[in-house]
Amino acid sequence: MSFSDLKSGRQSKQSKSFVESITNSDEASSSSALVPKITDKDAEAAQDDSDLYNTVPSYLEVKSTAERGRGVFAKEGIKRGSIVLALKPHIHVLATRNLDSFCSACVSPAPEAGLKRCTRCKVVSYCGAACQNGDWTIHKKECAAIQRWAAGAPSPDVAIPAEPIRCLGRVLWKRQKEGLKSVYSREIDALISHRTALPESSYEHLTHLAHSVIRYLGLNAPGELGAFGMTTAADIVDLMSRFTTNSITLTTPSLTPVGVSVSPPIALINHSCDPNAVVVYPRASSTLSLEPLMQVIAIRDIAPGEEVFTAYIDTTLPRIQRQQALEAAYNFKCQCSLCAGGWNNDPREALQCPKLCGGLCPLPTEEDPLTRCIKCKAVVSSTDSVLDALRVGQEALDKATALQSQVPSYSQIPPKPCNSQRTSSPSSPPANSIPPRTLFSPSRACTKPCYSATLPAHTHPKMPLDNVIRASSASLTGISAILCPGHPIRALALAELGKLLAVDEPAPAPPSATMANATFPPSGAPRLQLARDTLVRAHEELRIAFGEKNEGGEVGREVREMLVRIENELSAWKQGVRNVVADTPKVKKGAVGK
Ligand SMILES: C[S@@+](CC[C@H](N)C(=O)[O-])C[C@H]1O[C@@H](n2cnc3c(N)ncnc32)[C@H](O)[C@@H]1O
Repeated sequence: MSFSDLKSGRQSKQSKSFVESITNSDEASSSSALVPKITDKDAEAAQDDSDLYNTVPSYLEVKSTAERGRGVFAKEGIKRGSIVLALKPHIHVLATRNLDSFCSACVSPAPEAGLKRCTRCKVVSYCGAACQNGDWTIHKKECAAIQRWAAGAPSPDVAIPAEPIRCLGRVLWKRQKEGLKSVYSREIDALISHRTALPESSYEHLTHLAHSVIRYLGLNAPGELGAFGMTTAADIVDLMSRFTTNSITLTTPSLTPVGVSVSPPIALINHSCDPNAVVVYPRASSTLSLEPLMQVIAIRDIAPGEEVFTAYIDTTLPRIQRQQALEAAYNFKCQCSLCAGGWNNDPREALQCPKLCGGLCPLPTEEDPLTRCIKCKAVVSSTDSVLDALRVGQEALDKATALQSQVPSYSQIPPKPCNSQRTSSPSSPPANSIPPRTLFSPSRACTKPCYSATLPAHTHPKMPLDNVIRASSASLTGISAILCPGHPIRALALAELGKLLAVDEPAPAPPSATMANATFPPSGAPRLQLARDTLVRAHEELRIAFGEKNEGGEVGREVREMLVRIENELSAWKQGVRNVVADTPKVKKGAVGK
């Protein structure tokens, strides 16, 4: 289980063990244990926070608003494609499934020679000695904890503590190292927590998770948490709530989620479903030694005085689903320009006019299947098939989302009580979780098949290349109607389509191909030209999405190299045509028929 499971409430299965164990202890006798108390420590920290967030540059300011709490505002105009903030996260960890594929320190993918695994814990791997040495101050504690955890695991498949447990372990060791009054610790303490608003159904699981963290730290009882500036398991639940609200998905430069990260200054940025900025990890050539570097990039021009907004959820979802997700995970009702005030001709919830007049028809529903174009009033006749398609689409999306966040059975670690008198229930829920913000499920669901199709067509097991190109193009059309130019998902969708068009063509389509198949995608030189044009557009948008200064990040650089190759191929082809034309003997006037 991951932080995203906590955010989405997937953790709230039944558990008896820890609630019982806590109820029996002095530290908590009811759910009131989860209600924060203002302690002297909090009051002290609240008095002096003037030295926090000094990594926020001078062209930004942190201000409080009545509706959204603290937020980040531009003091000067910021052009789209500019880096608003670039910070190394306070903490980042890989999801368990990615521990063998990425360096745990810099998050680069495994090199050809493979990663170097820590010889002691055999769980964490690095791309080289520099990363391993740099990580050792924290990993030495983690290493012992992972070994201790594995030694107590009832079977090998539950021997690795999951992402939230490893994440909180790292935070707490770093707190200890930096000091409880350090800026580092106080920035973590100042993260907003929604513990008081947690649904009761989640108390048991969170308490259980807190006890797993205590066990991971090698403590025998919550009372030993003093060294970390905490006094009870409820303090850990509070920390988890802060992380649930403020963690952000750690992704590759092409937006594949690989783990979770937390940066308190970046966590100050509020949400909009129509954001003017995005959080990405572009891996520019100039930032490689600082990786993983979280970057907030402006995807629209931001005026002086304007608030910077990112999106916490998948903004391609319809309004109701977005609002449900935000309320469940972040405890607020979104009033952004897209959410406030009705349907608003939002293409997320519309069909094209059946007469293609350019107008939109609101999506039909089971209750209200009749829909017509708002411009020419043409009625959509095939509402049954539209409803079917919506159902099938939703099912596919649910499956893709489940697969994306699927965690193998090792997350089902049975709780081991801190106090040996307590026993765990065999029906305990997963002991691990914390959810980062996800950015992109539907669009990724659409584009996922295309990634595998970047293989030459003959090696693709199921779909002929041209069908994949058509699917990718259809997905791009939908994405482009919803997301602004320079949005990273849109830029990546363009890059994928361009790459697919550039793959060597399979044998020409048989003459029986339908007209639609015959016209798109084109063949031969026009296809290569289309690949070039698409990649040029992709490159422009990647430079916005992942930053001009980053040259569009790793994907931008890859696309640029591809463009150079295609330009060379195209000019060789044009030269070839010129040569053929030049070599063709001219037919003299009047020679025909003689
Ligand atoms: C990552 S924090 C953002 C910083 C936060 N405003 C603070 O004061 O620390 C996320 C929380 O901010 C608030 N928030 C963010 N965007 C909001 C919005 N558009 N409307 C209302 N509240 C919002 C919610 O309480 C949410 O759980």
